[in-house]
Amino acid sequence: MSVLDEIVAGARADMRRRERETGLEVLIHRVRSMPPTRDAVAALLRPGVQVIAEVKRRSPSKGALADVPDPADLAAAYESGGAAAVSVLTEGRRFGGTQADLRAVRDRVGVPVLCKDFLVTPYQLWEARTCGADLALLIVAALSRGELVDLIGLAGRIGLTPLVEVHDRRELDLALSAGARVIGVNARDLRTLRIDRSVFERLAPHIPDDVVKVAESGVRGPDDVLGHAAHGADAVLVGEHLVTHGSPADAVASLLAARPAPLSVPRRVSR
Ligand SMILES: O=C(O)c1ccccc1NCC(=O)[C@H](O)[C@H](O)COP(=O)(O)O
Repeated sequence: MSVLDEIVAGARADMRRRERETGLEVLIHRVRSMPPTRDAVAALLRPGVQVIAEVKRRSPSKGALADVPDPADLAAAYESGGAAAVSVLTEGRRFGGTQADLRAVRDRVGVPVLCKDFLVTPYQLWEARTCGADLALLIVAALSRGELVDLIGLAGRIGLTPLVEVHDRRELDLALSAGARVIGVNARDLRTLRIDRSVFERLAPHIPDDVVKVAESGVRGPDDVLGHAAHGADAVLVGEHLVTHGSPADAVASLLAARPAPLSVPRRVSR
């Protein structure tokens, strides 16, 4: 079993426990009375490379990263540094996150919020929506093609923007053919946990212009942002570098300060 398989199995078991406590119909009912989601595509397509800043306590590859007593405080610091969106790792077993983290962050910040979890069922997408997510992660390596198509469709119907994560050309082609409009290219191979930042530059030329391109993982400073910008990234998703920096607001600001001057041609991507 790969690391990804183990994490997904744990996420499914945790979901089944929550599902026994709160049925799907309860979640659907809650969503009906919720305000609309924030426009994540517009936020990520602001001129210049944007930063999606992650709330991340620990990880399978690095173990403990940071004590995050108040995820909303951290998210507010990210927002004040200029983050276009905040990612919240809600998986508990390996990342130390909770759905309460996501709710707290969504209540505090004005930017869109990503539910970063191992979402493989419709129930989890409804949950993400009830917790206040605007974006939801779908990892191609964890899904069959049919599941991916269904989850992208459901996400759209309930107002979530799916961030569809790929690591190689086969996964990218699958994501595009399934209708993904926001693609995250993960430098981390989720089976070996190895980081290869060059994956983005290899895959980016195969991503159409009307699809949002996010470079995920392994960004350790301004030079990596510059590198991804040169290959057409609309945004970078950064966790470890920001949570281990003494000043998260300054860390986001310095990534943004490194960006080249933005192109003046506006991009149009449907949500
Ligand atoms: O971070 C890990 O070790 C990891 C292992 C297995 C599955 C997912 C994992 N991370 C989730 C993420 O995608 C990252 O938290 C995110 O892209 C930020 O990465 P980084 O900036 O390298 O912390």
